[in-house]
Amino acid sequence: MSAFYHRCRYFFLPLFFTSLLLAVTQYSLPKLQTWHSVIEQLPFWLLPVVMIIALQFNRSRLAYLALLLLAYCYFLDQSSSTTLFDRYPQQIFLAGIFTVTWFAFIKDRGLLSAHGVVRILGVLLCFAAAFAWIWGNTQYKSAIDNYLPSMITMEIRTLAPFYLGAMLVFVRGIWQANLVNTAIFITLALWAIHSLMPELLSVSVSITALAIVYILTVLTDSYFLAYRDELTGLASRRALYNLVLSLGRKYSVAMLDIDHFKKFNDTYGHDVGDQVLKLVASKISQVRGGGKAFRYGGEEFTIVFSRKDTSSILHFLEEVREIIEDYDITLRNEQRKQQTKAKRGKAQSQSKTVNVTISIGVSEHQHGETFEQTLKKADQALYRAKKKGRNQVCV
Ligand SMILES: Nc1nc2c(ncn2[C@@H]2O[C@H](COP(=O)(O)OP(=O)(O)OP(=O)(O)O)[C@@H](O)[C@H]2O)c(=O)[nH]1
Repeated sequence: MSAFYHRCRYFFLPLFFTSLLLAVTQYSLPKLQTWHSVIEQLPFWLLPVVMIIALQFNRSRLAYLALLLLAYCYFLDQSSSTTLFDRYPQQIFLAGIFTVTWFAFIKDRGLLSAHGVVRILGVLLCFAAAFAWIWGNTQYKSAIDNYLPSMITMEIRTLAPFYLGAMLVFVRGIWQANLVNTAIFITLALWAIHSLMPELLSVSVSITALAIVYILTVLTDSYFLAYRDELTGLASRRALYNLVLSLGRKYSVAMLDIDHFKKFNDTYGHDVGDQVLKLVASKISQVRGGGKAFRYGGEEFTIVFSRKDTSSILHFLEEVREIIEDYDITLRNEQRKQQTKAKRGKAQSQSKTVNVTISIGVSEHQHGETFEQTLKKADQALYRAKKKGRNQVCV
């Protein structure tokens, strides 16, 4: 999976769908008066569900955010605390920004573990920092005004942590594109919209939307975890056996194995081996002829061609084998990062190009055969390809 495709899938797509969800809700809400009271109550029902699901799947940051949002909704609902929010709107806003930004950079480590105590202290610290920031800016206003250019107004200074936080969380979301980071960025965006432009987005709509985003994030993430191979991004063996359930009588299976990979690992190290596995996997996933690629395990891959006989797919497998054989893999110099620019040119000329090959065994499903039997035949064909000298396709 290319980096751009990865970022679109995990960052821009969820962002787009959340905006769409909000736009549709905001647009249709005035027409659906009866839904108003339901939507107002929804955060109180959805956020506890988010917490349970997030904890079940070890997504404690989302569980914490759901808990904080629930507390926020609860206090908003109490008329006695409304005055608190009215009195300290900037502080509450900044405390939320500090908390969400901090959450973007920590790991999921359980809710009730020792880390839980640190999280609670951290949230309290975020509140203290927000109050301190506003207090400092008000208390030393004239001194700061003298020191900074006049264009940096009090308002800009007050919102500075928000600009910085938004930038950090955005970069984090793009750099390390995954659904949880995107959900955290969406939280920051909605919190800012809700606090700075309350007339644009009501609190119950934004928090309901967030709760839906959290639930979808946790469920989709867990699906990927179960059915995607983390290293290569290919579908996993579990996904292969899921596909088997929907296969008809006619299909072909190919088993692919990188040649002499142990030697490759021993020569260049396991990390380089991992990079090569990723590259080989990306080439295998581009197989034509309707083949669906899976990482079977280790350096073994499987391709399933539904509704195809062996003779019609050999050409496509041969094509994959050739693409991998001809692909020059450049091994970067390990010390490159620490080198000065001048030295890098020299290092570039030292960087090495290597090639790997794969062997492929193919078999076609026969009447009365189980998938495992067809797979075993493909494995035996792979063994023959290895015996015959590797880097070839055997039926
Ligand atoms: N880097 C890396 N290596 C892996 C991974 N999974 C399996 N391997 C290595 O793949 C190698 C497989 O070696 P073998 O099964 O002995 O076969 P081979 O060296 O590829 O030789 P032939 O298959 O006979 O051509 C082992 O050294 C494993 O450690 C992985 O995820 N990353």
